[in-house]
Amino acid sequence: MQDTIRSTVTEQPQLKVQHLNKRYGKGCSRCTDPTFLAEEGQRCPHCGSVWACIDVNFDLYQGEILGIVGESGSGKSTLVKCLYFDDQITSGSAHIAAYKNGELDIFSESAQQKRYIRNHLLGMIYQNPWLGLKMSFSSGGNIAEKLIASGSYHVGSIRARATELLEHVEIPISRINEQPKNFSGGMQQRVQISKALANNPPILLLDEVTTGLDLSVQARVLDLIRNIQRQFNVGMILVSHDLGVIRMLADRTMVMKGGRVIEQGLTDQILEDPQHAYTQKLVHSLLS
Ligand SMILES: Nc1ncnc2c1ncn2[C@@H]1O[C@H](COP(=O)(O)OP(=O)(O)OP(=O)(O)O)[C@@H](O)[C@H]1O
Repeated sequence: MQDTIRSTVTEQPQLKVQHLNKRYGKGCSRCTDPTFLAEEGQRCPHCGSVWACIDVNFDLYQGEILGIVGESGSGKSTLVKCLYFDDQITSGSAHIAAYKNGELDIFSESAQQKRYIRNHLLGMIYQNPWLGLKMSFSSGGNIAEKLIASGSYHVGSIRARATELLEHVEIPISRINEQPKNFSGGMQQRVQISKALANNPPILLLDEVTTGLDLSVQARVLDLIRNIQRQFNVGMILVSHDLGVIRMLADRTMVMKGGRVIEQGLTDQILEDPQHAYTQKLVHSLLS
C-alpha cells in the first residue's frame, strides 16, 4: 500500500481542508469557539447546539484513499456532506487544486461556482442509493444527468460514455434503460459509482457505501473501488464505521470522535501502533 502512495501522490494536495467547523443549531456566545467544549463533548450545555465537526484539518492527495473511521455520531457523514455542499459549514476553508489552482476557498464561492465544483470536480456516493440516484430515470439516464450537468450535450457521446461506465462497473448493457429501483442493493451502488465517475472528477466522496450490503456483495463493491483508484488515479475520501473496510482500502486514515480528528496517519501505522485510547479499542476489536 505504501508503494501506491509513493507512486501516485504528488506534492500539492488535491484537497486541503482547514479548521472546518459545523454546528447544528443556533449556537450562543458560550460556544462561538467549539474547541472550548469539554473534550469529546459535542453539545453546547448552554444552547443545546450540536457541533458535528470541530476544527477538522486534513489533506487529500491525488490517487490516494483517505479513510475516515469513527463511531456513530462522530461527524464523518457531516464532513463529507459539507464538502459536497449538501450542508453548509459554520466556519473553515477548503481548497481544491483543480479549482483555480487551489487559490480560492471553495466555501466562500458563489452558489453558481459551488454548482460548477460539484458537477465538474466532485463525485459523491451515498450509503443510501436513493439519495444519489434518480430512481425514476433509467441507469443510463442517471449517468446522462451528471454528464449534462457538467456540460456534455452530444447524445451519441453521452450514450457511449454511459455504456462504457456501466460496463466498467459490470452492469449488463442490456439493463441500461432499466430504472435502478429494480436493481439489487449492490447493483444500485455500482450504478451510483458509475454516475459519480461520469465527469472524471479528481475527487470522490464515499459515505458508508457498503454498509447494509451482504458480505459477498460488499466485497465486490470494495474491489470495484480499489480498481477505480488504480485505473483513474482519483483521490477518494472513504467514510466507514468499519475499520475492516478502511484496512482493506485506505492508504491513510483519520479517526474521528466527538466531531474531532483524534488521530491520523498511514493506515498501517494506525493499525500497528494506535496512539489514542479510542483507536486502540477500535483496533483491538478488529483483531479480536
Ligand atoms: N440535520 C441535523 N440536525 C441536527 N443534528 C444533526 C444533523 N445531522 C447530524 N447531526 C448531529 O451531528 C452529529 C454528527 O452526525 P453524523 O451523521 O455526521 O455522524 P456520523 O459519524 O456520520 O454517524 P453515523 O455513522 O451514524 O452516520 C451527531 O450528533 C448528529 O446527531
